[in-house]
Amino acid sequence: MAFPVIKHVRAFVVRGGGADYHDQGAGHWIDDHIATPMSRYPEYRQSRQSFGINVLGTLVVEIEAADGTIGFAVTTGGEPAAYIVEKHLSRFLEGRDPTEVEKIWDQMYFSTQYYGRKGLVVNAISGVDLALYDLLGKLRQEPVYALLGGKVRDELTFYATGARPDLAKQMGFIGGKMPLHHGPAEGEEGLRKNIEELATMRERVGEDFWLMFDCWMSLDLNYATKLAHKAHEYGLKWIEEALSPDDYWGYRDLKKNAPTGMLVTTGEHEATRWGFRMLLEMECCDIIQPDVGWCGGVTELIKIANLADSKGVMMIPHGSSVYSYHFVITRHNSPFAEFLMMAPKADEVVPMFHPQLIGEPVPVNGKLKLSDAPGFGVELNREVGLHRPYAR
Ligand SMILES: C[C@H](O)[C@H](O)[C@@H](O)[C@@H](O)C(=O)O
Ligand SMILES: [Mg+2]
Repeated sequence: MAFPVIKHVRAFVVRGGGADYHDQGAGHWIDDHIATPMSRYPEYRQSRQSFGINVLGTLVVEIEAADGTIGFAVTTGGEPAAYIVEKHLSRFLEGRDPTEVEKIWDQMYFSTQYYGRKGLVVNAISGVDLALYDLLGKLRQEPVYALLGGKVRDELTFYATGARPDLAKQMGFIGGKMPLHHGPAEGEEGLRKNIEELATMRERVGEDFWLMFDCWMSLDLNYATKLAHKAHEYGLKWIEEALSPDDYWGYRDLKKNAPTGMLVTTGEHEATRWGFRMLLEMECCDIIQPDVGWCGGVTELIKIANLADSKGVMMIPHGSSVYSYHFVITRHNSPFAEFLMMAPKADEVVPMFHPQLIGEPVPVNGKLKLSDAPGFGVELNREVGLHRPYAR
């Protein structure tokens, strides 16, 4: 079966929520005194936007085939990622057969290795790779999960990330992941407040509902170990991304010293098979959490997921809407998925990448059955103010 060649690769930027989901208005739970590595500076403690968590904005990648079929994807990256897509990565796609995903990925990665390897460059590569899978699904008239080997279960099951795990329980989610609000710079008082918040939520949700802390890289090993042991009294299921993504040694020790039965998780800011090989071989965590829009895309996540599977480690992607759903439903070592509560008070289910994806599915009663629509099953909302800064 011959496929039409790739004619155009286009990169757009968009502001205001969507794939750069931290780019929200004032008063949103996701920007309310959440502990980060910048919390050591009091002026950057109240708001993550104050230090620039939303500085990039959304990258939209569009790939058009010679027959006019268009695949697209959204991720975090904004203008700098758009520059990399248009000025560097596009040369490995335009004029090429869209089925050559492995060769295209290899050329994108190794041509940028001298300035990439992780972070923004791999976000850009991920966006291109996701758009390519969307295009392939549309050309083959198959959903992406069919390209990945098909479903291993009928529906997805979700935990919710947000400020209100008590409401998440009422909505049917299997657990609630809370942002950690206080880091080491706020001392014992901050630690006490963290535990009080957990105790309050445990009281509201009862004994069996999963509760987790998301620490967003904000802690040191000693604080994380103390937090884990104090939180164990309230049945914390996992402590997430407690340390710097580069501190493999700290994660190794945290996992060794964590209370029996508590899971240590990380990975959303890790990238490529090599980064996750380090996490797995150093036994840094019980669950890896790559973001498919940041770790290298579907082509790389296949390799990462198989590494984890071979070691009996769960791979639960960081919340990335349909882009992770199509992957999770095809993997036995991905038994559930994350749903990020993007309503400002975390009190209702709204599409995670709203308003960018038309037809974006959301969990109902904590569950979701994916449609068999081609590609990732969504269309780009062209009313969101697409800007193409490096048009060629
Ligand atoms: C809630 C966390 O602080 C982050 O905002 C969240 O995006 C990420 O860490 C997650 O795991 O969802
Ligand atoms: Mg996280």
